[in-house]
Amino acid sequence: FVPASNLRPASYSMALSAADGEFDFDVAIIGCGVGGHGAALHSRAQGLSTAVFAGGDVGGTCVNRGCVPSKALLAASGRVREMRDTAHLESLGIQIDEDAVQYSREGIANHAKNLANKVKGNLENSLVALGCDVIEGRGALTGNPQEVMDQSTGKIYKCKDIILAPGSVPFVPPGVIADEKTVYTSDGALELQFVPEWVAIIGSGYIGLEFSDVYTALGAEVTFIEALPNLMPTFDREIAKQAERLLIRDRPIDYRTGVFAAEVTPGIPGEKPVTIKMIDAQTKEHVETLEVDAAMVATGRVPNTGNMGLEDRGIKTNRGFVNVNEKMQVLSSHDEDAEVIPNLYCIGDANGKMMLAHAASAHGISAIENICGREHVVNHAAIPAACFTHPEISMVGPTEEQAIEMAQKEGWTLGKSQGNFRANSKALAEGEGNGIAKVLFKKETGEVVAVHIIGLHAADLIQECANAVAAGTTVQELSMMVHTHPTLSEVMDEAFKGAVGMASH
Ligand SMILES: Cc1cc2nc3c(=O)[nH]c(=O)nc-3n(C[C@H](O)[C@H](O)[C@H](O)COP(=O)(O)OP(=O)(O)OC[C@H]3O[C@@H](n4cnc5c(N)ncnc54)[C@H](O)[C@@H]3O)c2cc1C
Ligand SMILES: NC(=O)c1ccc[n+]([C@@H]2O[C@H](COP(=O)([O-])OP(=O)(O)OC[C@H]3O[C@@H](n4cnc5c(N)ncnc54)[C@H](O)[C@@H]3O)[C@@H](O)[C@H]2O)c1
Repeated sequence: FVPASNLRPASYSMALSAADGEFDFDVAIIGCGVGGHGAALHSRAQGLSTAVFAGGDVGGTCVNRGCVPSKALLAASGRVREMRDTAHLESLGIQIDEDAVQYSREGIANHAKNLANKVKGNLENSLVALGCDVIEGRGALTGNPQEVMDQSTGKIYKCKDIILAPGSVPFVPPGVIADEKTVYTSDGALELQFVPEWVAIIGSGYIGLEFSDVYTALGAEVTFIEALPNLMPTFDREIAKQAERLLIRDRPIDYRTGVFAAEVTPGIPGEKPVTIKMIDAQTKEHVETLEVDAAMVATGRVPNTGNMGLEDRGIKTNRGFVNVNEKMQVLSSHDEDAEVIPNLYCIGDANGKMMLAHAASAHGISAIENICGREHVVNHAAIPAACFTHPEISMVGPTEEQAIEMAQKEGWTLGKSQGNFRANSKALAEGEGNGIAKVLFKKETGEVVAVHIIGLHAADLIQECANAVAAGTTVQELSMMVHTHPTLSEVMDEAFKGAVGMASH
């Protein structure tokens, strides 16, 4: 352990640091999800004395109710799907009796719970090992600058810089009663209290799609209810169409689009069904009432910024989102004349820039860089995302539809090239030849604008592309880089070479 004062960067204002006793901490972070944790680790690495107000929830959404347990459910249920796919196994020369593959619901639920607890423990240990002060209570701003109050004790701490990292919570639309038993958000779904025979999933975004993968693998039937005219409305259209073919059509899934779930009433398992009244998204007229065993509400998330003193500091939010500038500094409102609130930053889901775990963590590191006086801006255009279905979907940059608009507005020509899993030896060896990877680039410069992939391990394949976007690597350069044979990365090699008119082997 190195004393904070020995590590502080030269650019950090020593005159006003906690080392002089003027402040209790150099940096206080409110919220200990992945955003707060990332900020805390980087803060300590810079030698800043650091406190994290954890509100009794170290790890936050990602670790306890998000990425980590959901990926555990996807891993276990994916294995069940794979082992029950006798036709696929037979094509590899393996015989298995489908009925021999059984799972224990509790076993899978425990796998998710145990993993979340383990990762949470690791996070806690890393904070302590690095000399962070973890304060159990919830933190709130007071009316005075550079102050945080521990809401459980009322104690006020003077802190040179404050980072808000309170994250988000599930959005439950009006008219929907979520009892977290038969009508549940992802918070309840991750506990896998039962596997319903028929579950309606309201919303076909990331959460809805990942859970449809889990449920159908475990034997449930799914009905999607989506307010917009298409399923997976935020995805690239071509990829969404492929996803419909690979993840929806061949599975026991049906769907309604262009309808709102306007009234959802919980049931009693085995006794009373859940009822879902749907209205047309345009006319608002009642179109259908469904009776199902369970309903999952996956209709987005809202910032968790209530009851933390924002109003006392004169901060106006927009539906709870805190406005920040590129340096993650809090702005007083979303209006044009909004002013920077000094020494106050907001990172992660709560600022609404990008609701992803790695984005939250990147925000945290960036905020600390700026606190240290090294100007830093996160390049959101280079942050990848992935949906961990089987097969996976991944992306970096805008959809093709958005890229076409950008090209028209900014005056460049959009190039497009595609790699295919069906032409890839590794994918074929696995019997997983479905999927495509498309690269969108600027024809004039060869710069990569976006990449969208659906196919085996797409979530891993996107990283090379995200790095290319971040570094401004051109398709000409990428086409000359050597990819390992035989690997899935050659799907990207094919797309990069295709972009410059080269054939891949
Ligand atoms: C089911 C699901 C699956 C997901 N899967 C992925 C995935 O695979 N990949 C991915 O990148 N993202 C995924 N996400 C999104 C990811 O979880 C979030 O983007 C990420 O957790 C945001 O981090 P954060 O630190 O901003 O907020 P959070 O993780 O929400 O953490 C905020 C923390 O602050 C605490 N808090 C709030 N107010 C206070 C206060 N006043 N004082 C003290 N503490 C407070 C909260 O209790 C919480 O612990 C998933 C989300 C869900 C729901
Ligand atoms: N793998 C990942 O990275 C991952 C996984 C899960 C969640 N997340 C993050 O969590 C956030 C929340 O995910 P999500 O899937 O809940 O949100 P989302 O915004 O991706 O999708 C919500 C969907 O619900 C629909 N909808 C909203 N209200 C409706 C209603 N009343 N009736 C019918 N449909 C309705 C919307 O049109 C939209 O398609 C996302 O921003 C995502 O970034 C990421």
